[in-house]
Amino acid sequence: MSAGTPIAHFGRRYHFSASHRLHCGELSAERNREVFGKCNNPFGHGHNYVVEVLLAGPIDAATGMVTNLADLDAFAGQELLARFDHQNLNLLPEFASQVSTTENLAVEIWKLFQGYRHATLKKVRVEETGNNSFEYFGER
Ligand SMILES: Nc1nc2c(c(=O)[nH]1)N=C([C@H](O)[C@H](O)COP(=O)(O)OP(=O)(O)OP(=O)(O)O)CN2
Ligand SMILES: [Zn+2]
Repeated sequence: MSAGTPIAHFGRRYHFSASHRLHCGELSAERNREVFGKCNNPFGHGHNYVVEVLLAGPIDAATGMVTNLADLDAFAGQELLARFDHQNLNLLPEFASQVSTTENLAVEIWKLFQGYRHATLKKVRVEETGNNSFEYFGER
């Protein structure tokens, strides 16, 4: 067993509200209705999304922290909330050529948090409703 610096995992939760419509431009209107049902409503609908990020890193001997949560919050405010809060997801570049499912949203959020340099991203979990949640671990 190594006596090196301990690695800790920590989670942080963020909230944003956004609207969307599940629709695939490559499918017919009829097929879109079949696949996406009520979520293909042309007027869209909204969710209060809950995002949980799990990160890991060595605990700094001086601060006792993997990373200062204030720094992570500042990053999340600029990169996540400013981008998605109170937006129509379908109108954002991220969803110009992919359906705005929560699976795809989780992958897009993964890409954003990979830019946080003070800890290693391990998981992104997105809750769309009280019944639906999706997790992404960066797997391809
Ligand atoms: N694989 C996926 N399926 C669905 C997704 C998704 O992102 N990935 N998203 C939706 C919808 O966006 C939808 O709004 C959720 O609808 P629904 O499951 O009917 O909602 P709930 O029953 O969980 O919650 P209520 O708020 O009670 O409607 C659908 N499918
Ligand atoms: Zn929805």
